Amino acid sequence: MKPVKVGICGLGTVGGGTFNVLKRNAEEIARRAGRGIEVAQIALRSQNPQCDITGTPITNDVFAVASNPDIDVVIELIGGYTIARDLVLQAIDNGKHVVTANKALIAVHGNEIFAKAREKGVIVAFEAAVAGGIPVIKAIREGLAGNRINWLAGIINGTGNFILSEMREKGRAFDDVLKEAQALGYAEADPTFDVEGIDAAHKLTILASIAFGIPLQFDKAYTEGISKLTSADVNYAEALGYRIKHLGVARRTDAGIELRVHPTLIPADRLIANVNGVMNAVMVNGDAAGSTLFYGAGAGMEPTASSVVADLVDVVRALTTDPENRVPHLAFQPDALSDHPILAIEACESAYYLRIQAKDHPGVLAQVASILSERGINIESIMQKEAEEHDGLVPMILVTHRVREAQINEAISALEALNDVVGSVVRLRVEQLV
Ligand SMILES: NC(=O)c1ccc[n+]([C@@H]2O[C@H](COP(=O)([O-])OP(=O)(O)OC[C@H]3O[C@@H](n4cnc5c(N)ncnc54)[C@H](O)[C@@H]3O)[C@@H](O)[C@H]2O)c1
Ligand SMILES: N[C@@H](CCO)C(=O)O
Ligand code: NA
Repeated sequence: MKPVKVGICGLGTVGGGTFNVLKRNAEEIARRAGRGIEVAQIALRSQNPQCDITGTPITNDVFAVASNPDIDVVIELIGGYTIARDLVLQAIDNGKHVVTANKALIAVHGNEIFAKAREKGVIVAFEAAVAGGIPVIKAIREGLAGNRINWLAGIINGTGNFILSEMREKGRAFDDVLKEAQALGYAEADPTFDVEGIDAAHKLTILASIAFGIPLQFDKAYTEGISKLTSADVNYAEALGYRIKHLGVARRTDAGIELRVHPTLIPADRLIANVNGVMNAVMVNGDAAGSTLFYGAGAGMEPTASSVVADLVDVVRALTTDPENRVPHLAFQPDALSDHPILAIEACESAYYLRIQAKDHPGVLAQVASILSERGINIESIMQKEAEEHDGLVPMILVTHRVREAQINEAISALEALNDVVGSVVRLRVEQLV
């Protein structure tokens, strides 16, 4: 049978990795897919020194790939929301299947893209968009299709986890580690997407849609980054038996769906608390399977290419299936999505780590305890340190039981109003993940 012809748009980290994996593993890929896969055209702006593309036709116009009549599948690896959106919509319009690693594009424009793909009977595959080399989309969409999924939580940004790990293990400075992550090809074109949690929120939005059968709603995700984390909190968390990870959490409750990305304390003995460096992990809790954990490289040239190529194989295998009978893009049939609302962060529930800086006066602890107990907030553990030499202030660290965010906000305002409490109270969320 004739090979399936694909066009790669963007020959950077992921595009280069995809080209190399397709070439190196061509024979095995063909044995799996049932047909060979031929890169018939590459759109690029500059050569990738890690790829030998001799003999492959090139262009500098991505739209030439989308309109190339010989091409069956367009692989979008340029990134961004604007040209990428136009490119993907045009490829679909021309009846081409699309594979993309672009989570920003899917999280923000996915509803429009999938509607158009459905109209045209083509596939848009996006495994590489979430957690790099981990086949987590496939695991949730297909492997866990028998479950009612209760929640999922994941370390889903490689750059951020690499920064946190290097800071904790080697005491390295934030900016220094970020530069290394950029050099290794892990970071987004705009690295604030990584450190401020936007990239993780894009991925969480996608995971929540396929887990709960809801439309993509990136604008409703709550996002908090890691750039303001202090080593004091990392160390106190450690002393209390926790690790701080930048976690995305999506949980289904009767009132609605929690969708939030923020630094989170996790008990240090959990597997997910020990996921370090560029590695990612996603825990999914289903009513039948219980908790499952998916682990692997979250970014990088070949791990991400692994997912792009797996999607390509899926597309090739599905070419002969009736479009109505394919695995739906968002795991649930498009006309069976639910309108269960996404909750505002104030309505989300969590346990909290609070760090209070108090004057070294007797009775402060009793005042703090009474503010919390008057509001029905129970204390799980408390740690009071000696007065710090430089300012004479006593750091008081406590972990609460689970409460609604609105309740803790109100308690924090009352704590900050105490005469003996200095500055703002540091607040971090705590998840047990069982
Ligand atoms: N790097 C990773 O580890 C990783 C992992 C998962 C997903 N992604 C996603 O994959 C996509 C690509 O990321 P990357 O890390 O490979 O980025 P990159 O910057 O290394 O590569 C993008 C390439 O596209 C080229 N390009 C951009 N606009 C173009 C245009 N109009 N025409 C032709 N070429 C164009 C650039 O010159 C560059 O070489 C992004 O959506 C990113 O979020 C990256
Ligand atoms: N910048 C992303 C790439 C993988 O999606 C990360 O660091 O996780
Ligand atoms: Na993946």
